[in-house]
Amino acid sequence: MDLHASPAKLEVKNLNFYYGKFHALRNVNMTIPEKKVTAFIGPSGCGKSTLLRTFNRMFELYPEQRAEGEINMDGENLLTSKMDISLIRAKVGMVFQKPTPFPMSIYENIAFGVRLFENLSKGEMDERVEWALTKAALWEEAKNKLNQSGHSLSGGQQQRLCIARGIAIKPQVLLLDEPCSALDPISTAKIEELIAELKDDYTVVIVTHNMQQAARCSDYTAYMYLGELIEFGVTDQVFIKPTKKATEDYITGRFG
Ligand SMILES: Nc1ncnc2c1ncn2[C@@H]1O[C@H](COP(=O)(O)OP(=O)(O)OP(=O)(O)O)[C@@H](O)[C@H]1O
Repeated sequence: MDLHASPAKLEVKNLNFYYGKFHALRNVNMTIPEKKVTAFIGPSGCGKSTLLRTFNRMFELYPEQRAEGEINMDGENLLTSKMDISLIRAKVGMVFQKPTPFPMSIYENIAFGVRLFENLSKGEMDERVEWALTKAALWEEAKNKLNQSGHSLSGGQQQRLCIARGIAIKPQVLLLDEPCSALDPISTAKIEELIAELKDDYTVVIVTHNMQQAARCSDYTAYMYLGELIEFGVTDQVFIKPTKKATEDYITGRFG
């Protein structure tokens, strides 16, 4: 397997990002392969979350933040696209570090987003909710309490609910920003299994601090440092035989 064996889903070209005057991403070029899991690793503050958040223009919520360059998906630059921003975010979904269920029932947490984009009958919506919860490995635990608040679930269950919510609208790309950082090892293992299954249908990009997690659940790994993409390749190669000394120092724990 090599980086070019799979078709590209996102093509990042000459991407620069600024928080006001601070230059947080420096000329990043990379291709995110379709229906694979790509992990971003690197020391705290290197720009992993910033890069992830450019993929669905999450930064636009903050006026002093600005991206330059291209992020092409299906031939269109998402950074300059005239497509409705909520449609971009439906195509490129995101799950955050801390579980963020909406203050509504488990069922509604999922149905709410689907309703924005599709006009389903009650029966179809029931099916969609079951499908998403099953995919997110939460159906068995949630099926008898769909009308209870999303907040009544445990932290790990809440995060799986957020993943179910993310996939229910059938995005093409799913961005996961340290999705397991607030979770215990059992919930983490469930989410890692889930990530492995999700790539049958979705392109997944995950930011993680946990190098074992990157090694376990990604096909490709990008190592970043101080806003630059230092190395990007097949996960096994990046971990076993990195081409750059900086990557080797980081993954062997000599740095970071
Ligand atoms: N809202 C902000 N305003 C100004 N600077 C920011 C902002 N958010 C992040 N930064 C800076 O941008 C750089 C990249 O931050 P980012 O959060 O992308 O790093 P990260 O690799 O995801 O870090 P971590 O692993 O600690 O989450 C850091 O130097 C950070 O201080």
